[in-house]
Amino acid sequence: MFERVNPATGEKLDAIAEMDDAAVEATLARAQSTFREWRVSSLDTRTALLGRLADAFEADKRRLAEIATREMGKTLKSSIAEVEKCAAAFRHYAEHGPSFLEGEDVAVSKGSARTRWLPLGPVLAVMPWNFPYWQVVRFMAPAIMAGNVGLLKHASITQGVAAALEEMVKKAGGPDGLFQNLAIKSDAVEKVIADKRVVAVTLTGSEGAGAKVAETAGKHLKKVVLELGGSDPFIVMPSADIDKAAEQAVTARIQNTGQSCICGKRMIVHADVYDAFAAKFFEAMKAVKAGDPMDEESDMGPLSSFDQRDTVLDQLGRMKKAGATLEFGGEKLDSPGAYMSAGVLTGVPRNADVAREEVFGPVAMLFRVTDIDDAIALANDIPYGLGSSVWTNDSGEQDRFERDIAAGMTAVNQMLASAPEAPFGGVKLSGYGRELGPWGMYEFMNMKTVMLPG
Ligand SMILES: O=CCCC(=O)O
Repeated sequence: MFERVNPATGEKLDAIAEMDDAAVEATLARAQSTFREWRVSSLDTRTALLGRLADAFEADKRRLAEIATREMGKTLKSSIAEVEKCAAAFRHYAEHGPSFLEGEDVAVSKGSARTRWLPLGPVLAVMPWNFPYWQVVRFMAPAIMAGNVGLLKHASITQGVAAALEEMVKKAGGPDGLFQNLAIKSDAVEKVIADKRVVAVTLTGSEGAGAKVAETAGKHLKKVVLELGGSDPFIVMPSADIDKAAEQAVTARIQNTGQSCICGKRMIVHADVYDAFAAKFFEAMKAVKAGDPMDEESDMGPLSSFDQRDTVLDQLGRMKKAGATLEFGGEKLDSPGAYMSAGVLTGVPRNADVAREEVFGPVAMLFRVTDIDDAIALANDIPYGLGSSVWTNDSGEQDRFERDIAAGMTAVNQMLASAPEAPFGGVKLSGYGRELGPWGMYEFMNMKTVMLPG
């Protein structure tokens, strides 16, 4: 059984049954037989289904959002925004999918040639709890458009969302087997990856889970896309709008109770504006209201689980032991839920191992740097390379950051946020491959070369 607990109250939710071997086998068989039909479905059939999915997500957003909020504690308003973003992704692929799938002519010395995009087959998606709809839909929407079929292994704590996703595809008229939830635990994933009917894997999650999945997929020579962790820098230079930077730094850090792979986690501030930034940032972080996620007034809900809160508290303890100062916050709240307050750490020794870890909770590290070289060196001094946000009105500095920050994404004078149209992914231990836009769709397609006589 999947035992689930509402992190806002500590109450047990209904347990959900894990699939047995026979149910997994039936799911894989259905995926294979549906793929035979879906791969030759017309583009109109695919775009019409994506349009209906967008409508269905919009129409049902409140119910869907409540399921997520109950299971993993994010505020209801952010769950609703997440469901709306899913609808936007379905619409993006419905609108642009056909043009993404157009082949290209290729100049060759003899005859002529062109490319043709073809689907690959059933793809397994191993997905996390932090954006339990969005992380799945950004795989699902391009997969449907491509002519692939999807199998979902969702996080243990978001099995209600997993079931709702499968139900929504069926309700929108998707064929049986087009998108199926595999209600299995992590120890059953290896066998699914090894199965000949599964052609590829996409994973969003921790470095450890990514390494395990990549190892198994590698053994069976299957394509993998990995979107792993990050400890994104949020860099503020003297020419920046400091008020705006400080305000956005708070949102960047506390969104989703600090549990986003692209949260701004390390605030790296030039010495000339450090004091001004710190004053505004501290004040706004102290004002962050952690509370009932169903309450419109709450800025953030609890952490996703008591274990997750323990992990963050342990990291804070190790930071302090290494010499950092917890200026305020970062404490358990007096509540039966898994709440903690927003906080800021200063004086984190740059060379401490814990300074290079990803903190998946609402506590920022604040660093002072002397110049742009120092800022870039510190930004890059982590094993991850997912996102980054840089605040400067100097075009030369903007160019340096774009070129020299070792990350998959750099946002200029704004906090980083994903968009259905733009490629999403990282370098270094943040993974490989890209999601979203045409690039995300091509990851799981066969770009066939067609050679023709002159
Ligand atoms: O946890 C990853 C962030 C997902 C997103 O914002 O698209």
